[in-house]
Amino acid sequence: MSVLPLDAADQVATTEPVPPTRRRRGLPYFLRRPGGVFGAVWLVFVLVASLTAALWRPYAVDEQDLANRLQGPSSAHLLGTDPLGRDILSRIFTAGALPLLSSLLMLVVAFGIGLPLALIAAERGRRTEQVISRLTEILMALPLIILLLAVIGVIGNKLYPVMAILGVLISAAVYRVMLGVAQSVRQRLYVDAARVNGLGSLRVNLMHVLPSMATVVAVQAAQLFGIGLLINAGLAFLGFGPAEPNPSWGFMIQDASKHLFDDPWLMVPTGLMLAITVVAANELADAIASKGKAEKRGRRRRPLARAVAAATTSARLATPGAVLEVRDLTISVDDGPDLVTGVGFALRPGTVLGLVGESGCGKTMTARSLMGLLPDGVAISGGSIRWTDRELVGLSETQLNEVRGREIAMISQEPMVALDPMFSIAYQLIQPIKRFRKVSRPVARQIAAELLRSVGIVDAERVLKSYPHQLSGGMAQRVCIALALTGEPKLLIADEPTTALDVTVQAEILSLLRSLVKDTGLSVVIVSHDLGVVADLCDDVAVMYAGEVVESGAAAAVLDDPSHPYTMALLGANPHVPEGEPVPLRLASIAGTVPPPGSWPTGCRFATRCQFAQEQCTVPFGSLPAHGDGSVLCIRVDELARANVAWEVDEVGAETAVEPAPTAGVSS
Ligand SMILES: Nc1ncnc2c1ncn2[C@@H]1O[C@H](COP(=O)(O)OP(=O)(O)OP(=O)(O)O)[C@@H](O)[C@H]1O
Repeated sequence: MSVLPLDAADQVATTEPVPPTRRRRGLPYFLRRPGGVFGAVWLVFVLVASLTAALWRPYAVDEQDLANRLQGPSSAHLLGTDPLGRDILSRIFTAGALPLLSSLLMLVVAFGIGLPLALIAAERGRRTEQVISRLTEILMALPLIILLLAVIGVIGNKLYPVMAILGVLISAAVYRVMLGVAQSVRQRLYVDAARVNGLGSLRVNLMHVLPSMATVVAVQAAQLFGIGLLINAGLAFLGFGPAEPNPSWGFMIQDASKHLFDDPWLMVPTGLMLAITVVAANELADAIASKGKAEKRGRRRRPLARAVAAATTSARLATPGAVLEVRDLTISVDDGPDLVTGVGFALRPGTVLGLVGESGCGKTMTARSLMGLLPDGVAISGGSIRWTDRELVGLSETQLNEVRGREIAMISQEPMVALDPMFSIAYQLIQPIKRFRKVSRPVARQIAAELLRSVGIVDAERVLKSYPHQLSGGMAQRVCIALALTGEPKLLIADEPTTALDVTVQAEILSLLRSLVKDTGLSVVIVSHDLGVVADLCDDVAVMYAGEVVESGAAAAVLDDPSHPYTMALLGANPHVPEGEPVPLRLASIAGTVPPPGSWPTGCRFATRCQFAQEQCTVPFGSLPAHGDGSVLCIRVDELARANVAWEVDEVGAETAVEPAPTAGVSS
């Protein structure tokens, strides 16, 4: 028996509610980084100051003071004067509107063309993508500057139309970047779900694909904006900007370059203005690109501190012989409810533990927490995850990276999402093999082929050359398992690894997992809502309901003789009947749904759906009776066991009020 028989009362008693984390609302995430603040403030300042320059500038841009030519900063001229005695401050800010606005125009044109084309190509498939890609390749092959000069030759020094044409040319590059992102986003399950739900193409793109691309769009836009400023200044430097006396940054720099030796200061104000504005755009891009990282660190500080404290106190409680021990694990939304509370289990080497339960019970959150891979805004707020001799809760990202892949690996339920559509299977396997095993590329390729063979892929060489979209679901899942094995992990976390596959392939993948456990001594934590899978594969099982483990123990014992009413109900509702047993005429049902986090009932969370619930089940438990070798989170467990009750097929649990239960022979 390796599932940690935690004292259920202990679980309940030590699970305190987590106070919600205070989160700064309303402030965009990039404004929480100094670079982002600097970039945004500077760009807004220059834009506003330039657009309003006519209202506040101390001198007209063409007002000459020949007696004070080439002066340094003074109270009369804060940034000095140019060779004609004109005020540099007034000219710089008056000149600012053109590069800023024309660069914005360039961006609007570039993204206005590139982004819709990428969305169309990603949606319509290979043929459309190939046509659009070839056209954009032609555009990218054109010599940019020569083309711009030719355009200027035809239409004259009109920087707005010139920058718009530059936007058309750059749209090809925007398309290339956005296509990769759009293709990857379109493969996500929620996009498919939206399409299955009948959402039209435009709405799928606007509501689901574009929001996921927003960060990349913003980063690209901020970087291209800086490039636009430099091209703009370059054209004006070459004399293709506004005609004198209208100021432009490029012409002012060109003018200053003639006086580098007799008045070096002249270069400073305009040069700095251009440099700072370009740096500001790049800083903004960096801040946008770092979305979530700083936020995640900040948000997790408090919960982690508590978690580490809990981990330290639980260090003495290691289960002998276990490689993984989870105790009192609580996972919470940062400014919201707990998703999982007081979860505990242990895993021996070379065994398989199944986490089962209905959808929304917290199985995935529990499994992902083992690798520190919780979604943004969700964090471990209490408890301990001990892996061999190491406490995983509280480790930094760098420390977790030493464990991820090398010691603990993961496969997901959707293999196609786990593989990067942009790279061949060879590339995706060779990179981690080189990193984990420190071998040369040819050796890594050999290992990759061996790994593919070890997961049952016969034509490994062909698969290595393939891209994910060329593989079937079963093949892709085998590749994902091979990918998980690249770091020779000791623990594999498999989150519903067969859900997306058809029945025959499911059986093959399960058999593969079984032989990996047997042959390599791998330990596996498998998430499943399929009791057939659990019975088939698992040594131990932890049944989860509404964020807690309600029953755990050896799989055979729990599945043959369930003690918690929820486990009984799950088994009663299970359509898979073991060979040789009679097929029931009707399956049991469990009325209602799993209560969502934040709405869990007091006392037993299953009480509102339980056929055996009584008044005592709806108040907080004091202590729970110990039950056999396993752990059962039910105050009536002994009573129900003595009465030998079974979940009634026709019984419908009350969803709201708990009536004194008709208990099929159990004394109330
Ligand atoms: N990013 C998130 N932010 C807030 N709540 C979340 C988030 N992800 C999941 N949840 C909630 O956490 C609860 C547990 O989710 P989890 O995915 O672990 O359930 P599960 O048992 O694995 O279900 P399934 O089999 O459907 O994946 C659910 O109520 C879910 O709505």
